[in-house]
Amino acid sequence: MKELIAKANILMETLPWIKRFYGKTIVIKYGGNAMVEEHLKKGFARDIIMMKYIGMNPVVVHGGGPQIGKVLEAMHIESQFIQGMRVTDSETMDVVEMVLGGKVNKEIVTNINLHGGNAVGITGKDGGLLKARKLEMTAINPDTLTPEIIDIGMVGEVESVDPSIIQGLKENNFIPVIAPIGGGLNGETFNINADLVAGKIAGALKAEKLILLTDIEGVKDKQGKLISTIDVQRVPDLINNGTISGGMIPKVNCCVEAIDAGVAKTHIIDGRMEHACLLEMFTDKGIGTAVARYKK
Ligand SMILES: Nc1ncnc2c1ncn2[C@@H]1O[C@H](COP(=O)(O)OP(=O)(O)O)[C@@H](O)[C@H]1O
Ligand SMILES: CC(=O)N[C@@H](CCC(=O)OP(=O)(O)O)C(=O)O
Repeated sequence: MKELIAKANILMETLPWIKRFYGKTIVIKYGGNAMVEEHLKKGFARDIIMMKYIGMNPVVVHGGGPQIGKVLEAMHIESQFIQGMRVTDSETMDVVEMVLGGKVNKEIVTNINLHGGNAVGITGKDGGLLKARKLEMTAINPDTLTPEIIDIGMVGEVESVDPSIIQGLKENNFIPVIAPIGGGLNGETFNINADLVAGKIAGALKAEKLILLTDIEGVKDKQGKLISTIDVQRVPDLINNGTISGGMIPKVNCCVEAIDAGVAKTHIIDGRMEHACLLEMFTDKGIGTAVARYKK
């Protein structure tokens, strides 16, 4: 009997959070590095279904960098990254579209549906969700030490988001699972970093939360200690003083952009932890790093 009451108490602890997030949109970016082990993939699918059944509107945006890398390697095509972006020629673009829009997207959809959810997989091309343009990248020329534009192929940036298709899916109780591929004005296909897509979609939906699942506990300080909250105003300093580097830079920047676009709170959490999403949503302290506007 005592055990049953303890269980009921644990369930009741989640009540304030369920009330708070009822009817709200939560955008979850599911990174390629976070989708490795079978039990984690199942746990993720079940967390998403749980959110849906208790009245939230989860929207999944996924990556798949390592999965693209594996296929390119098997095809003996070399991957090159500049400022965290994969240089994407037309052959690479075909592989990216095939892997992200095909295998990775459908695996997530299958897992969610297998565990009792109702997911629909789309890319940013479907329903005109993401209008993209070629990303103009600048880099310092080491000889002249002046900035110049470099061509990294079919890498895109989001020009605009039309969330109609997401609204339509929500009205019919489907869970959208979105691959980060966008269509250009002239029918081009663009490969877009999944963090950037998640940030833009969260902003366009005015989501309550943007959760970025990654392969580390959260943002760490120079001593390697987890920073549990970051005010958006502190972000430029943390980047300029080298605390935040590499793949974490686009992540925190997209959190800042999402907050500026009206998202209430953003989180960078460890996707290698079982039930990471639920722990973030339904516990007092949450896990990982929250990036938000704390000071006025
Ligand atoms: N201050 C920091 N705190 C945590 N991770 C950091 C920090 N600065 C750089 N990183 C790096 O950023 C990585 C996460 O970015 P990335 O590998 O692109 O993730 P994903 O594949 O999930 O998109 C971490 O594994 C870590 O190596
Ligand atoms: C332009 C660019 O780099 N696109 C990424 C898209 C996938 C992605 O972002 O996957 P993760 O979230 O798993 O890193 C790529 O080609 O790898």
